[in-house]
Amino acid sequence: MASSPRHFSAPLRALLLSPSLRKPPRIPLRTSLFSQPLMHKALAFSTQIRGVSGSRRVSWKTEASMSEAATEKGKRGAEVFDSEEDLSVSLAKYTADIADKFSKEKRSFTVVLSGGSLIKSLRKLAEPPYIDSVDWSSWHIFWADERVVPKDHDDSNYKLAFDGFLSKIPILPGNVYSINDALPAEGAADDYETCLKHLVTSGVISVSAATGLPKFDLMLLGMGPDGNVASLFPGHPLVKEKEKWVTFIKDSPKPPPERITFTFPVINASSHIALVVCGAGKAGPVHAAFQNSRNSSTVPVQMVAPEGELVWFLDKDAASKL
Ligand SMILES: O=C(O)[C@H](O)[C@@H](O)[C@H](O)[C@H](O)COP(=O)(O)O
Repeated sequence: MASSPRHFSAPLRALLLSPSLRKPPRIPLRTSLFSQPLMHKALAFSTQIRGVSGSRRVSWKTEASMSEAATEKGKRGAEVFDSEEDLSVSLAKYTADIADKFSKEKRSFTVVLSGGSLIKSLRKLAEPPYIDSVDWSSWHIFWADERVVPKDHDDSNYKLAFDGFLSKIPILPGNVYSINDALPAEGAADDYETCLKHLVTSGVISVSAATGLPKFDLMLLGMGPDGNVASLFPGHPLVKEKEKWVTFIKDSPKPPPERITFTFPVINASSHIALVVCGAGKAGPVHAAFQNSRNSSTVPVQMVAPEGELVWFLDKDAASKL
């Protein structure tokens, strides 16, 4: 069941029809999907509207305009869902499809998790059909950031992922790469980076031909209401870190204060990034990320520009200012 554009919310319709989209936007929106004549003429792109189990899903695939070198690299896309439930169904399929691609290509699939609400949105992967169809033996699991606490602590992203996801799938324990929780923040970051370098040398983790950095197959990132991704927070010097693969923070504005985190060069070397964002409280930075401007108020999420594909998974509340 396809709905027509008139059914879009006003802000989203405004986004679809806004003249600024004729200029190459920060995340350019040009599609190769079936065209809506009006939209096609007005916006040089079309959209695909699919009804998904009673909810409206708007998805448009994009090709980077290659015009703004600073931010445009691979493909860009956004999907807006009426509910987190619908989002979780789509995210599971997206993840399983990418995993299948890489498992077949290289017999390994490297996936990076975030903490926070992302893990809940992955729940459908641990259910049929995926629990039975995914080649879990090829999966290698990492964290984009981790709190420097014991792995059994309630603040641990490892514990969050284990309780909510890893304990429900037949993952090989040796393919789950958590931090050494006996080390302090700086040591844990260095140790995790050393682990990644060994896995690059052994061929488990691919390498970006452009940068020589680790090129993870899929990074599943959340975003905080301040626009943080991983443990890279607005105004913090770490967002500018260019040399390290993994660094540490001891003054995180989001508790707990001590964390390790991937840096943007590693995040942006990814083959695929899914940015999973739900809730009206995050609509501001989502709106900022879809703007052209990159000025001093840039929030971390605006710096996510992978070599490969970036797809936003948004519920309608998070997309409400678009
Ligand atoms: O360790 C962390 O805190 C997370 O990795 C962090 O990057 C999180 O993904 C965002 O802050 C969004 O968190 P919520 O989804 O819970 O809002």
